[in-house]
Amino acid sequence: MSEGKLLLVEDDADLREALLDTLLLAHYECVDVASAEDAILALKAQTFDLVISDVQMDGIGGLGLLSYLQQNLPKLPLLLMTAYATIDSAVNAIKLGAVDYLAKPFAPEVLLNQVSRYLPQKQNHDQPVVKDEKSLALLGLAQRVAASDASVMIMGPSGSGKEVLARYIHQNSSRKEQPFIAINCAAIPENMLEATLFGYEKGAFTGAYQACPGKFEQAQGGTLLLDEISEMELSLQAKLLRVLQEREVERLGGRKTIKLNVRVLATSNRDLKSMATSGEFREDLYYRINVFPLTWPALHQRPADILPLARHLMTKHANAFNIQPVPELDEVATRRLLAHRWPGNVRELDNVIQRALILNNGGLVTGQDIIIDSADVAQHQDNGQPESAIEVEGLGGELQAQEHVIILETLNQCNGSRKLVAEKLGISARTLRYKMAKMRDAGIQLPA
Ligand SMILES: Nc1ncnc2c1ncn2[C@@H]1O[C@H](COP(=O)(O)OP(=O)(O)OP(=O)(O)O)[C@@H](O)[C@H]1O
Repeated sequence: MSEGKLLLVEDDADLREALLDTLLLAHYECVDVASAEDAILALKAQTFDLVISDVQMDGIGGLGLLSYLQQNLPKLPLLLMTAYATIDSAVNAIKLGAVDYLAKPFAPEVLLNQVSRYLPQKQNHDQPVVKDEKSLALLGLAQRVAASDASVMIMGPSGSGKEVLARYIHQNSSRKEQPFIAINCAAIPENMLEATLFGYEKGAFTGAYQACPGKFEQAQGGTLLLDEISEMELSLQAKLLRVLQEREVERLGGRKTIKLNVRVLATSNRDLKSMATSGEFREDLYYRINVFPLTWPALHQRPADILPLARHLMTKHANAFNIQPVPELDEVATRRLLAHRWPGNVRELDNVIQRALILNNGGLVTGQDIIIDSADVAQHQDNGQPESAIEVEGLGGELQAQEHVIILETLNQCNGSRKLVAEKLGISARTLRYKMAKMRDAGIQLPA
């Protein structure tokens, strides 16, 4: 799920690329431009949740962009990046309306922390849509657990709705007026996770020019979701356990302890219990967070959810694309949705519905609008439909398709052993898992 849409304005191409990688890895949708003038063009064409801009650039520069925003989009937050020597001008810019500044050079975690602080919280999160008896029972249980202050472990395959359930628990708890802060432990590079969680004081490490509160502090009074907790390294797990036991946190490089009043929820799409048994996950931490386990079945195991979810997603995206009236599904389309196994679960269904809306020419959504895998795309083209189907399927383009083929071939050669595949491809097991999850989301069947 995209965490928000950012506009990045930086004239140094190398730095821009590095910043872009950091932001994309953390699940932000990001448009990057090299000047304030290009930023204004982008702002006229698209809507953003936050702008991050260098101060010194040719042309009107970051301060010119600030004055454009003040006049035209006063609610859009602007985060400035500036060389250490020109901090005075950044401080002045804050007086003029910028929300904050980052002193260059800064570490990636500094960027991510600042972004998460100033990105407006999205209000239109999905309420869980459920119809199947299994899901109704799960939701009923979640509602009862929400009323307690217990830690909850939400399990289920990738894309099944774990984050949706976590927000539901928060919304149904006495903490609902307080912040809900989510952190994806798999998306944040290992060396940044600790600072992001616990915060840091000025000077704690190179590039830490300002003190920054961590996610625990940001969630004070509310709920903290540790998404994909299984991806946290053992050494950090030990530190997390201490924070949970003591109910207090110490920022990196700090000496002050900060008392915490935070409810912790966690998600995992891996079997944490067996990871705890095999020593990959700390057993004591497992028991600490697993006070109340909740598990989403895979989507194909709760078939009565498929159509209500499809209609909900259709309405959601039709509204976003300004398509009225919301198209209905015809009988063949309905059958196709019910017959598929949905290895990527609700996220895959979401992608399929978005494609269907793009392909639909008005009126009922037909079986031909339901593009589930690449064979469907070819068929769709043979039928003289618009070429956009290929672009939609292409998503990440040629390069990504090749990467998928290489991963599939290597999985075959290694008889499905993830460990061997990661070694052979020269990537970490964690990166491989991340890539495979993305492939599943795109509807690619992978060996179990
Ligand atoms: N029951 C549901 N009702 C409405 N929308 C849902 C439901 N379940 C999932 N979704 C939608 O499907 C997408 C994936 O859901 P979510 O991010 O909660 O899954 P996840 O299990 O946390 O995924 P991952 O394992 O990749 O972190 C989101 O866009 C979410 O809004």
